[in-house]
Amino acid sequence: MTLSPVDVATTREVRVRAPGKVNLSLHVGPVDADGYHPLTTVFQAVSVFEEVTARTSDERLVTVSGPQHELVPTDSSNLAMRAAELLADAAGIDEGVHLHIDKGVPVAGGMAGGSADAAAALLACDALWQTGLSRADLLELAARLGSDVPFVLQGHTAVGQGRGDLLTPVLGRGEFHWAFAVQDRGLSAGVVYGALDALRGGTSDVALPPHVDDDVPLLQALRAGDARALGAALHNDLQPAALELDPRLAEPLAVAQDAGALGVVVSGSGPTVAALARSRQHALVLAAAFTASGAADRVLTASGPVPGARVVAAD
Ligand SMILES: C[C@](O)(CO)[C@H](O)COP(=O)(O)OP(=O)(O)OC[C@H]1O[C@@H](n2ccc(N)nc2=O)[C@H](O)[C@@H]1O
Ligand SMILES: Nc1ncnc2c1ncn2[C@@H]1O[C@H](COP(=O)(O)OP(=O)(O)OP(=O)(O)O)[C@@H](O)[C@H]1O
Repeated sequence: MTLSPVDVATTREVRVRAPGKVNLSLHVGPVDADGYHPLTTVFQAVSVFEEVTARTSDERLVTVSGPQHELVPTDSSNLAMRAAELLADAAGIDEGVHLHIDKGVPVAGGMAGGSADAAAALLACDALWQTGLSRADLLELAARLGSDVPFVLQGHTAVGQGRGDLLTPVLGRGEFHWAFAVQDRGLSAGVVYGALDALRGGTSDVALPPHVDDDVPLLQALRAGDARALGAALHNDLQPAALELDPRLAEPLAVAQDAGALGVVVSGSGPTVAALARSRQHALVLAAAFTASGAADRVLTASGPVPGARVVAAD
């Protein structure tokens, strides 16, 4: 939805929807002096959504609803509020705002839920305050909020380099169907990267991540819309570290394989496990297998790619 300037001038409430993501491949290089790792990753945005509503208000406050809402901070550490404050500073805005987050993406699940809130809040407040900032400005602010935030702003399928924030769109066709095994317990991305460093026993032997053009089977699978080839090409360097921290993740990985998933991988830093299905129907079969085995606290099905953060309503 595109808002005309006239609409925006009188707007008091903007609702934005932003997707979660799965990393189809994630190659991690050696830790740098800032504690970050150079990445080559291919992201796909999937149809599991956060909705953030920004309303004009005298104060700045956050409220949260939806699954696991009690795990989300409502103080100034909330990523959506940090996004609103960063945008206000950048645009010289001195306004209050009430951000309401309706969660659909697992919290601390490796699917970029907090990042989606940050991206959605950036877009919603930008429309509410009519900042006049460019899309490039918003992407730059997004990267300052977190490595995954630029991708969930952009959506679709993209290569991420640098910290994951330097994006190049990937041309592809077709729709892919997923089942996700969600856990009540979360994993912190920083802790999982630290566990990978420990498993590697120091950084001297760790190679830089490969150039994305070397990920030929994955890129060919996306270009052809070939789910079977994509399943065989799924890869995550963080998976052994996530498994070391949470050995019970071996169960959903095995359950998905037994139930005929085309491929199965820990999503980002975990603990969500992503299983690629043959069809929408088969995604429901994989989700049922997760539930029946007791290997997931909750299941989700979704398809991808989907667009990034979008305004869905404005009053
Ligand atoms: C695991 C992924 O989700 C894969 O897309 C991301 O790399 C994590 O993205 P994120 O949660 O947005 O991460 P940030 O908020 O930027 O960083 C959290 C922590 O993860 C680690 N981190 C993150 C990105 C990166 N390229 N190298 C890192 O080592 C750092 O310890 C950092 O302090
Ligand atoms: N709006 C928010 N939604 C969710 N978590 C938030 C939010 N703001 C701050 N947090 C904090 O950030 C932590 C990470 O949550 P998040 O859902 O972003 O993890 P994630 O999906 O694993 O992220 P990623 O995949 O980007 O690593 C949570 O434990 C929570 O304390």
